[in-house]
Amino acid sequence: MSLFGRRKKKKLEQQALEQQVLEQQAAKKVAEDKNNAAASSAEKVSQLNPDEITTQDAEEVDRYNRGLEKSRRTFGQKLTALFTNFSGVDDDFYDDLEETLIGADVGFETAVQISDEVREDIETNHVTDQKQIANLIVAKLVSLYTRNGTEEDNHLVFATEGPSVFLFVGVNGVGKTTSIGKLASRFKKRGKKVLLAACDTFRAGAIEQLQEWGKRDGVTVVAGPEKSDPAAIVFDAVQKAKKENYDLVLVDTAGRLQNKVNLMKELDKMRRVITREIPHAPQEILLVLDATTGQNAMNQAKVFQETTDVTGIILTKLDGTAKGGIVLAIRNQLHLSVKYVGLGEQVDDLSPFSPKEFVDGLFSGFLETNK
Ligand SMILES: Nc1nc2c(ncn2[C@@H]2O[C@H](COP(=O)(O)OP(=O)(O)OP(=O)(O)O)[C@@H](O)[C@H]2O)c(=O)[nH]1
Repeated sequence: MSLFGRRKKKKLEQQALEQQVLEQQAAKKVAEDKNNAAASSAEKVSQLNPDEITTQDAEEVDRYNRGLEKSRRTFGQKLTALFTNFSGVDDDFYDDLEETLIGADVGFETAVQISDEVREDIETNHVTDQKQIANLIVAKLVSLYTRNGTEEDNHLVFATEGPSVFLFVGVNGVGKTTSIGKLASRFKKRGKKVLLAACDTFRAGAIEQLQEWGKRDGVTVVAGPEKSDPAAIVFDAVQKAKKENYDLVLVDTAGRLQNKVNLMKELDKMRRVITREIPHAPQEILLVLDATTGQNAMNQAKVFQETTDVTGIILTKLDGTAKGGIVLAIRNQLHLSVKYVGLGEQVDDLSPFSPKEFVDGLFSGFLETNK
């Protein structure tokens, strides 16, 4: 067996183990989700009118398209290159397909899965035509979003009554504070009364950074001294939100990934405080990931999933990377929805994620050349 073959076998065994753990977690989550769904109908938790979030004006669509340009172009080029010297489907072709997908940051696991499925379809249906094969690959990638007949639901969940609380988690530098600032501005513009809670008391300067955003957006920030207990600050924030009829509390947290136990304890304590004050909150625990870090972001996500019940992803800095394939890896390996994408450093550069538009867009150039 070749070195690549042995490496692949080892990775596949490892992957099978990881898959087992993920499936157990997914089954647990399904059971929990069922309980939560039953509880939430009684609790009257609902989604905000989705139109309010997903309606994009022309400017926003334009920004979205520009922000994703790098990913689209590169993905298309890589797939086109795969077919440049196409001489038929053999083992080398499938190895190249896997390498191409891994290079686009789709992730090893997803790349092998796609390649295996493409191989099965080609062999079963005796497909030899290059264009048909190209279309088959794209169809497989697109189908990652519609597996099991479930359309991705990427809407944020809001309480129908009283304040909604969103907790933002993620390691330092991924764009947590910036995303909170951008979302605060977005929801304020839509008439929501927004409160920010500066619970990253760990990193020097984090509180000031959030206060800067507060000033810029014209929204109030609840803060305490550096190194103080984040749970005490979140308590003050939810109390204030209830008393003063805020619609939304956005909570910044510290992301000390290197100390998982402390991180878990801290997030747990904050959650308990929030839920004690507002029984069905937090409605969202949003993990912020930096798209430019590719597979590193996937590893961070796995740790955060083990640490807390993440409800969705905000994927930042998509404008700065050609590694948009990570969106597919997140969906396929983590079973989480990307809810918003960061497309630049300006206040308006954060858009609701539209999976269909994104996935279609990724491959439009490639399909054009393979018509
Ligand atoms: N190009 C681009 N830059 C972004 C985006 N989101 C955030 N940034 C930049 O990324 C840098 C880090 O963002 P922060 O918001 O400070 O990151 P953070 O996760 O809050 O970091 P800590 O406060 O250290 O936890 C800043 O320079 C932001 O302007 C994005 O979508 N696109």
